[in-house]
Amino acid sequence: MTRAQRKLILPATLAALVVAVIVLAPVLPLPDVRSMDVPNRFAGPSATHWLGQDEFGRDVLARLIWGGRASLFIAVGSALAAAVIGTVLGLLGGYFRGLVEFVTVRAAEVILCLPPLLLALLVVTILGAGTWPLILALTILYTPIYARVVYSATLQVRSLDYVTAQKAMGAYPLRILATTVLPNVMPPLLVQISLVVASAMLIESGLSFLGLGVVPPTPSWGLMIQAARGSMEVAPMLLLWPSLALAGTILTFNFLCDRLQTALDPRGITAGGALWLRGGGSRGAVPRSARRAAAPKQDTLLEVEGMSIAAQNAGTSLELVRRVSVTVRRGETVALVGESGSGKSITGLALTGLLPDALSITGGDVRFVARDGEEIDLGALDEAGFRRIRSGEISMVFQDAAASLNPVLRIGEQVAEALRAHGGARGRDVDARVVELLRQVGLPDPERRARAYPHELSGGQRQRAMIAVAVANNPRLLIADEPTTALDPTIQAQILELFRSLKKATPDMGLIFITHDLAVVAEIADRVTVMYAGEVVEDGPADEVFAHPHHPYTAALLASVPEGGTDRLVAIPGTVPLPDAMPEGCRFAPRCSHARDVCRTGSPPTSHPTPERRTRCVRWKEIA
Ligand SMILES: Nc1ncnc2c1ncn2[C@@H]1O[C@H](COP(=O)(O)OP(=O)(O)OP(=O)(O)O)[C@@H](O)[C@H]1O
Repeated sequence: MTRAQRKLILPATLAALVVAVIVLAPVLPLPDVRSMDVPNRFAGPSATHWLGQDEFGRDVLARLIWGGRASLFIAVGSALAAAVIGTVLGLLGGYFRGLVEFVTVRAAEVILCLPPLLLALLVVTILGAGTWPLILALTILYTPIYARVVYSATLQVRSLDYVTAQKAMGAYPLRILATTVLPNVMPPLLVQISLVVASAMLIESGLSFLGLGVVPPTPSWGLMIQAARGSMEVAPMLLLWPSLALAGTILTFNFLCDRLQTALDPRGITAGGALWLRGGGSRGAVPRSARRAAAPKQDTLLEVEGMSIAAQNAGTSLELVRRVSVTVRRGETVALVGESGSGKSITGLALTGLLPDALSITGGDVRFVARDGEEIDLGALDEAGFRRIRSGEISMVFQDAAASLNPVLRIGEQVAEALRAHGGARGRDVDARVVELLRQVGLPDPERRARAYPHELSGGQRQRAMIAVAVANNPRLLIADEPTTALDPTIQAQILELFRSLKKATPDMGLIFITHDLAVVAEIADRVTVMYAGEVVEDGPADEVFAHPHHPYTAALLASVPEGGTDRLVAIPGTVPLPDAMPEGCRFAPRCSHARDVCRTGSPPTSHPTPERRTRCVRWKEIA
């Protein structure tokens, strides 16, 4: 048992005691709560009436326990009903945004404009006093509070890498909401439930106190406080007991939810833990509009021609990637290299339909040849279409495995998710395949690692697990975005070796390796595409480009790494220009020692020094 679980024992026992006493009221040897004994009104504690008698001589202890039934039933009932409705509204609004957000969260928020007690009074006045109208009133009152809490937690979670990674696996939105977003919004939700139970008990007591809640002679703590108020001078203890019961129960629930939050968060435990919801995925067809008869060049897997990506903001459009062309053939590894900000990542994201909301492909042709030989226009594909080809056809590995793996799901479960989402395996086959995949990516003791949470693995092991998720469905094209950058050099070498062995095991798989590290490119790539300031500046077979760069930027990059072969490292002066401040002419000209006037006017055309090579430098012959 973990520390967090041990800390749960005390509040859980207290809460269980409170609930047991209240629930078992009918079978406890208690006097009838309605039987009056007027001659003994306000009598103090005795052997038959442990807490004394009230203004009608009724037993205070019995009324306290029976009163708790009404209070607790109303409070817990309304808190849970509001939690379920509010959570659904918050999840949908936060995940889908736009119109869905308007009709869920924003609509619910209208209720918050009304003072809570007045709203409850209104509902109870319309429907009449009683337990059920009160539960309804409190549910209406608390639903928007949950919706807002879950909405803001969902907003935070939806933009995290592991949610994007789930999308990359081809998971459907409802599955992502259930298995990834919901478990992550659980902690604030539990805190909210404890607060709402407490607040609902207070409002129930308040309304009963006003005569609008539980109807006498049914006892409730609110009614007991109301009755005791009139006789405070004669019997002050009558006020104390229900007040203590109310405060004690509220504190017990707050205490329990607080500890529950810690105990259920897998990041705080090392064994056991919670797997909340699972679902099933299905295969479907890519829309007709995005399919074409196959006419690609032989063996071509992906052909990107003149793709542009722009950011739309408040009616303005800012071009981030301009007329990029990349080709990947079957079994080929293409490295996409360039300094930070050159547009490598968003190019990769565009190919998997994972561009952030504000960015979109604004031009060019992006064609991918699916397993069945049909050509898919990725530029025309909608989210549903991408979902069908992700993981099984195109898959992605992200730089930060710690952020890309779902922290609340065990490793094996995450690999299994990917397998199930694409119908790759079923039932017991899934477990066997998970272990096989974890073994394939070189995780030691894969059976045990399958049961571990991401935080229990080292950085390198997490990256291996992430790669296992990405290759679970044997994608035809794997896009790896700086998969070794966050790792130390020894582990980097091991992960590169893993990519090499994966390529050997699946010789037909194409690989786009996004990196800024030319040493890595030399290790792994067949071809290299060099990007600068959102454009491809040079492209060709890796060994030829390394031996004879035809663009000053490639040459400068090579000179700036120890593996470049120079004795002295040469830094490239200046920085990559920002998208809204691109220079006229060649974008590299302000940093280029070979630049002449001709470079500063008009965008340089693409030249082909050999059929296999491209460069965007007008002076490539002179500087070669
Ligand atoms: N969501 C966004 N909204 C607006 N601009 C963006 C967005 N994402 C990226 N950009 C811009 O697009 C350009 C290219 O970014 P990108 O992340 O593709 O570069 P990168 O070459 O992958 O760099 P790094 O190696 O640092 O990730 C940058 O100028 C960046 O500021």
